[in-house]
Amino acid sequence: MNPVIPLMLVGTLFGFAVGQTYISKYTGIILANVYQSFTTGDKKLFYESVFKGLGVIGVSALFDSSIQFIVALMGWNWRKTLCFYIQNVYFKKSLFYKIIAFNDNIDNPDQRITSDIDKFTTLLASIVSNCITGPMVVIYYTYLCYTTIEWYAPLIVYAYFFLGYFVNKLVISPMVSINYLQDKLEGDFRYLHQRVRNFSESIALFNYSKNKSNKPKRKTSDASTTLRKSDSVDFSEESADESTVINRKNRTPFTKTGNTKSSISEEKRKKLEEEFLVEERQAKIQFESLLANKKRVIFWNFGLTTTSDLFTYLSPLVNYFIIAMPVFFLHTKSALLPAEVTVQSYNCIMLASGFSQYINVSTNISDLAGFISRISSMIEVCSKVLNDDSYETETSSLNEKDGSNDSLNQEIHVNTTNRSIRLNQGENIILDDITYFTPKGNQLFSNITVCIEKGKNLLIMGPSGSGKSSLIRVINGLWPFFKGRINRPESDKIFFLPQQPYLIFGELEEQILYPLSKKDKRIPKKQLRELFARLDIDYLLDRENFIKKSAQINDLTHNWLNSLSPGEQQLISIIRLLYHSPQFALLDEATSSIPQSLEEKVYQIAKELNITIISVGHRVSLLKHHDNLLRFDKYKNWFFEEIDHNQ
Ligand SMILES: Nc1ncnc2c1ncn2[C@@H]1O[C@H](COP(=O)(O)OP(=O)(O)OP(=O)(O)O)[C@@H](O)[C@H]1O
Repeated sequence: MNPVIPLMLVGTLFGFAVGQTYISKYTGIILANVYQSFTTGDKKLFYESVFKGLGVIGVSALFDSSIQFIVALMGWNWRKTLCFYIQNVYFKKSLFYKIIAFNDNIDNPDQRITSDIDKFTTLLASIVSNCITGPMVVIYYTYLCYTTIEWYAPLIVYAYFFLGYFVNKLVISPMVSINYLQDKLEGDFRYLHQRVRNFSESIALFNYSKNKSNKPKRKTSDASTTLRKSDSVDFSEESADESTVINRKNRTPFTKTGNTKSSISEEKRKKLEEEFLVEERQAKIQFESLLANKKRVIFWNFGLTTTSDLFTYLSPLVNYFIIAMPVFFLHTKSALLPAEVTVQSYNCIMLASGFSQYINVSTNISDLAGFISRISSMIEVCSKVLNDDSYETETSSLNEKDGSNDSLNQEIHVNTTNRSIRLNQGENIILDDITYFTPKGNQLFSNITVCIEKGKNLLIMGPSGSGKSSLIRVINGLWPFFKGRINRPESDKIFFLPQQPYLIFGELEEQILYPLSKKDKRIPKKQLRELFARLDIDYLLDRENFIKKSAQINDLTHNWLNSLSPGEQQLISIIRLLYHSPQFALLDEATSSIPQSLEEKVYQIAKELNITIISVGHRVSLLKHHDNLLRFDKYKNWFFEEIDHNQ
């Protein structure tokens, strides 16, 4: 991080704060002159004061807006630094996956990066600004109060401020944990709705069938089963909104927010369970918890703002008390001139305002503490996971310059004495005595020893949840394994296709280039069409061209891909594999949504391209495309056998 820009910003802010503090003194003097002109009837003094006032107030306003501008820039700059820092770590060594798969301490990492950092840096910048301008005002007006009144004037203002500070502190302490919880609940609530958006079609389809089965039997006329007009209207109403009409009946309005605890009452939960769709119910339960905690935040905030406002509003009375001291209590003066009162009062008010900036800071500290806790725990977990060897299966790549035989099977990284990964030049993948677990520590399989030679496809079959995909994750390096040795080519020689295809934001060409991008490489139009034509989906290129030409929407290339069928999506990711032609490909049920005829074609093309495939699948039709079978059973036994194609 380059510290020059933040330091320059803080320096500029300091300069503006000095300017603003200094010029503010003249506002008091000008006010005093205006009052004097009233009491003496001096018209010239009046005009002179108003004219000077215009200049002073104009410059003051400029200083004020400049300070706000610098504060906004500081927030922007800190956000940039912090966000890039966390992003750099987050995307390193697939940490985003590891945090979600292996760590339960970080809820909603996306919210922490996208929203919490922004709020934190904005708030921090305004607090820093208050901390710079506050002391300046306090020091300067302590001096002015002392010179224009007496030594006791600043002392009384100081005592008043410390009283306010301690009262506020009592209220702030419990607010930190409440604010922290609120941020978490907001993130969970947003995530829930995000899931509804992502799975909107599945949810709608499920609820359509649910409502159909729940739908009350319609009355039919005794005489005939033909529908009367009123029946048909009734029917259309029931089916019009498949997910809500039935549930809207007897719906309880959610206007009450329940108790102030973060969870909702059992009675309400039961009611929700009876009346609403699963997603609607979950969203409402989540929202109820959020509202309950928000109510606590509002109540505590009320206490905090009441005490801080009370101290702010009472400060003029304290000032008048200070000014009255020599006349009514100390009897050192018989009376004060109006201009004298104006200047003294103004100086006391400014001193109090310097302190009230601290009180404002203290009201923001509880919010700030919540953000600090969420962001720092994210950074802490990121660096812990990043530096933890137990998550690590690969730390460096093979030295390609060294082509000696020794380097072919060079031991790259040894995490513990009993497990290691070796990288080779691509001749095979060997699993030697591998024992692996789920991230939650449940053992999957022990002592697997398998050699996947180049050119000999391997099929992994077994019951659902037995650990087939997990083995792919272990080979890939996503999951650590407990014991054994893996000897495999470097990551760029192995390609992975998951069951759920991953399409990026971008054009079809970019889908195929991924994980490369257009900046790295381009695919000639002819080659792209040939690739798509081989798997009979070249019509997608035409569709994309049509959408591009008609330019119906700005981000057309992103949106229309979401509406592709699962089969089309799988075919696009298969084309990606064929285009990249790696030495090995790990296909995790990656052809499950395409017809068998196309599946056959895929394996045939892969053979032509010398891609050795390790497939995970359930279809018996897959057997004919593979040479070996790794079979899992539900008793955690594994069997490695050669597939006899003559049977
Ligand atoms: N991130 C995770 N944390 C904890 N457990 C997990 C995680 N991912 C998978 N598991 C568990 O590990 C076990 C093996 O999962 P895996 O995905 O390997 O099954 P599979 O054999 O590929 O199943 P399927 O045929 O249904 O795809 C399952 O019990 C699963 O619930």
